[in-house]
Amino acid sequence: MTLTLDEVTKLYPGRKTPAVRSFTSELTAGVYGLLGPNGAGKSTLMKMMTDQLKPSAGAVRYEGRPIASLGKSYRHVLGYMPQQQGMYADFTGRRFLWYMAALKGLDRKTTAARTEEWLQRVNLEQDADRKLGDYSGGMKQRLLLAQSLLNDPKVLILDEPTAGVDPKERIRIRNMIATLAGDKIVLLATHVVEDIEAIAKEIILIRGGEKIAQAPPQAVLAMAEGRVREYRIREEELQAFQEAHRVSQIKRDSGGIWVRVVQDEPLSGLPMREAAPSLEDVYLHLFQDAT
Ligand SMILES: Nc1ncnc2c1ncn2[C@@H]1O[C@H](COP(=O)(O)OP(=O)(O)OP(=O)(O)O)[C@@H](O)[C@H]1O
Repeated sequence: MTLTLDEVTKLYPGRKTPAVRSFTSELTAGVYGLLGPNGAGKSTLMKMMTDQLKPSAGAVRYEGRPIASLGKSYRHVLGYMPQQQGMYADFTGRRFLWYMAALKGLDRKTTAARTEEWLQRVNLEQDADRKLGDYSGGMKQRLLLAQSLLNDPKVLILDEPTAGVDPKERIRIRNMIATLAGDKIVLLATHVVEDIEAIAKEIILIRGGEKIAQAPPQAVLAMAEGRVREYRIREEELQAFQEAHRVSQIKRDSGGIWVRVVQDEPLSGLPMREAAPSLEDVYLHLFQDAT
């Protein structure tokens, strides 16, 4: 099972620079994290992968065939979880899933079975008859995840699946994704670096529409190796220090403050200790000049 992006470019009408530029990638079963700052091109890329938007050049292929020519048969193997928008406040959770199943063209018997299966797997069976207007953000995200899985897709594209949920829900949703990934190609776009650090087989980094890396989390972490340091400063120095340097973390202990900085060269004149990079450090290192 392979999804291939072959030199995919998207230039929106009236724009001078492409939103996505010569993007090449090969995805097989497992979770991929798509990470990049605002405006990097993540949504544009996902729209092309879900056949909602045609590339200006290049092609997206499933099992070697352009998805544009597969049409309906590609949509049968595709699951998509969009960002939360107006979600029919008067619908119950169960009715929403029935409605989505109808849009996907599932028959009644399959719909009945899959709806109950997924309500249970995302822990919403107790709340299935409540209206979406009464759902919390996390419950809505779990329901959106369930709808993306109704047709048992082979390719699952998730746009910010943990947006706006509390840490407990985030861990819950993240674990669900890791569990169901097994035999699927899962692409997860997010700003939340811990989500993908925990479950991604590979991380794809995108900046200015271009792929800057695709590698397992450990290899991505190595990109900031030797550049992460913590410095001991005094409380009264903190504000000026933050104005002068890109601080990724501030830790206080009985001896004062440790500030964490990602930077090629060490600063002189301050007590210092080397630190192991986190994905957040890599993000800051690569995207610090991006918006
Ligand atoms: N329909 C459109 N017409 C013209 N330009 C667009 C359109 N959609 C997006 N863009 C531009 O393309 C670039 C990439 O946008 P895109 O939404 O794909 O980025 P993103 O990584 O998803 O950002 P975010 O994290 O903010 O959602 C941006 O410069 C954006 O302004």
